[in-house]
Amino acid sequence: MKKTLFDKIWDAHVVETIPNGPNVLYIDKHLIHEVTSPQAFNELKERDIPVFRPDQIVATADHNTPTIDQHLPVKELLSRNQLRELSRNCEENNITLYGLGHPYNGIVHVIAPELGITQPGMTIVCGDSHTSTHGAFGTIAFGIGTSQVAQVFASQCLLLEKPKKLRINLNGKLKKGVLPKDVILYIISKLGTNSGTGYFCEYAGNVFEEMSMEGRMTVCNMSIEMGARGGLIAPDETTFEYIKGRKFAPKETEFKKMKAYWKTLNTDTDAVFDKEYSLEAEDIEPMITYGTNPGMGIKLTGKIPVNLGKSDLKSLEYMDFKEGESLINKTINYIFIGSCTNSRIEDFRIVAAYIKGKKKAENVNALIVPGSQQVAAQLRDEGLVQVFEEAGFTLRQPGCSACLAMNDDKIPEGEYCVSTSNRNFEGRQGQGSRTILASPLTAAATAIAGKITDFTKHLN
Ligand SMILES: CC(C)[C@H](C(=O)O)[C@@H](O)C(=O)O
Ligand code: SF4
Repeated sequence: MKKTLFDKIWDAHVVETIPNGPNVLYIDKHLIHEVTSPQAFNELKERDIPVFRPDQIVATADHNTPTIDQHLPVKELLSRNQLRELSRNCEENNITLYGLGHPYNGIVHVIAPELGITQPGMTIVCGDSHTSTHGAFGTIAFGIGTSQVAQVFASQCLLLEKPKKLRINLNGKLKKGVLPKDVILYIISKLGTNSGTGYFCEYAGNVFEEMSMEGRMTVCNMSIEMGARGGLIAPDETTFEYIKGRKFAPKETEFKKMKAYWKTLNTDTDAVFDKEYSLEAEDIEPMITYGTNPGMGIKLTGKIPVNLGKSDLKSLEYMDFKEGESLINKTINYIFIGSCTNSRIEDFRIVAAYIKGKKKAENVNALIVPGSQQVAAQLRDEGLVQVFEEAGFTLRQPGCSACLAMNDDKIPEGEYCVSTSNRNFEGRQGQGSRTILASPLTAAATAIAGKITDFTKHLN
């Protein structure tokens, strides 16, 4: 039978099949962080079950971490306890932890790829919905709940129903100023936040083939925002080149051997999907959201739709926007460039190229938060720190930061924030805060103008 990329990886990991029931799936890598691991560790302890394969687990501290003075004790009590608990659990169970201040520390979905931990053909899980990011490498990667985290600790396996298969084809040529973030915001705005529910999504077509690994990660990251369990892209030369030479990537002959296998990881011609969509690259423009779910997106120069339903109207009320309104020229006081969606070096290169020689508008607080210590080091090495400082942007230390209000970085009540993160839910960035999702370029242009602006007119 013809197989999809997803089938090939899934089938290679099935340990046991229960007739007419779920599969027992082997998990290659288990990533953990401070928010969703403590209860799972406690459950194991209570039942006196050891962690089965600590070598296949990697831990980092990211959600509760401050982004200033990371060398000092964490001030906030809840966060401090949460981080202490992670350290203790990792120590007791022989799990590698890249804690605060470690040169490999950062957001879980940024560090695993950059360290070469994420590799094609793997199954990767984490108690975190944006685990879908790793699908960019042609892996089956998805978020799990805390009880499943305990299951994986105990057995390195998961009991799972096989999801249905969805493919999104995107072909053509992207317009100038359209970034991978715009691509995924466009897809979600077109297909809706439930279009992927029950499915695992493969992204196919020349647009993804021509995209960098970092761009592919941005796209796969937000698969969950259309309801999909995860998203994945077939590995190719771009993938192999990215992995080669990274800290935990296979070396020399082993790399060659793995590459030969990785090359077989693609969807057979004529393989059948349960659902399929085809979209055109030419239709995509820079995108922004106007509501409180990531599907409420329009092109930057577009107008908020009219005749909206009740829940969308409630959303608009929260955002203090009106039907039919354009967001161009809306004053914005906060910009956040970071999160596991857009905090990698390419994102910051794009921002730096745009703001170089310019100054942020006076009303704007522009926050730049690299996804990892390694990205922070790249910013220094490439002279981008200076560009940000000269433009009046505030550079912080790595972490989830203002993506969600679990640490000190919060957007004040009632304020708009043009954010490169992935969720614009009510209160996501702080109680009463209003999030407008966009690409790093749109965020940078907003910071310079002090308001939402059609920057495409100024691109050369
Ligand atoms: C805290 C964590 C469980 C959560 C997630 O699962 O995604 C967070 O990372 C988020 O982005 O909302
Ligand atoms: S950066 Fe945001 S979306 Fe990503 S893991 Fe952290 S909180 Fe979740």
